Amino acid sequence: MIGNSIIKLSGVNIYQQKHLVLTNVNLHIDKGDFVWLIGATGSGKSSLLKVIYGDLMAADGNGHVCGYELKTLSTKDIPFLRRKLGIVFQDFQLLTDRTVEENLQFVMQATGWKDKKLIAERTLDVLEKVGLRSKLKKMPHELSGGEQQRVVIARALINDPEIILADEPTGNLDPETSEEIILLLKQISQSSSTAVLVATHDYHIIRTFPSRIIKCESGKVLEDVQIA
Ligand SMILES: Nc1ncnc2c1ncn2[C@@H]1O[C@H](COP(=O)(O)OP(=O)(O)OP(=O)(O)O)[C@@H](O)[C@H]1O
Repeated sequence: MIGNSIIKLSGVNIYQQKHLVLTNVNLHIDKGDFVWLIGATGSGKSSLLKVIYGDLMAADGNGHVCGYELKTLSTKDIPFLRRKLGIVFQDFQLLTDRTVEENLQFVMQATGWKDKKLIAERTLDVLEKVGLRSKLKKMPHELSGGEQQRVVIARALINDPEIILADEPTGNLDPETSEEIILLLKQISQSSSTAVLVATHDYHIIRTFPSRIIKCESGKVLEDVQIA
């Protein structure tokens, strides 16, 4: 983090293979911000998220993500960058053959946690934050879709991230459960310094929780967009 700035991109171009997906991207996200990311299918939302989590290198321009300068970001930095990010994506679902506790501890072990007492405390701590302390020993299939998504959010919180990136976090949820999940993410951004960036196609939920909107459109990232 540099001051309050968690993400700053200036004049960045984003390619998928040889295809220029987004041109001259300027974006800033500060501590505690809650930002919606919208745009039609294929407009570049995932590509932008990939640049933020180090899965796609930014070409040209400059900036930083969680204290890592894009210009000098190297492959060996990526695991450390990822520890500063909480990722809530459809394709990072829970391990179906492990309990909630084991799912959380799997990530802790993979990110260098060793002390058993601290691991047990942190497990309860993140589950408390998402209101699921009592579900420690449950298997994912014993939880509702909304509860599973809360566990995914708990998992994203383990390493006290500077920003949570959520890609369609309500994609598989009914409207009421979707609102609960977004409310939780809003509360996280308000009660801690964690910023939250949510990609969605759901304009109804954006209207329910008004916040800053950025939009991928015609090869650009438009900042501070209004929706009808
Ligand atoms: N691995 C890849 N190789 C080549 N082109 C790709 C690759 N991934 C995405 N693209 C292209 O880059 C463009 C942007 O795709 P991207 O996945 O970022 O869009 P998106 O806004 O996230 O779409 P969606 O809402 O459907 O997830 C599209 O034209 C897509 O075909």
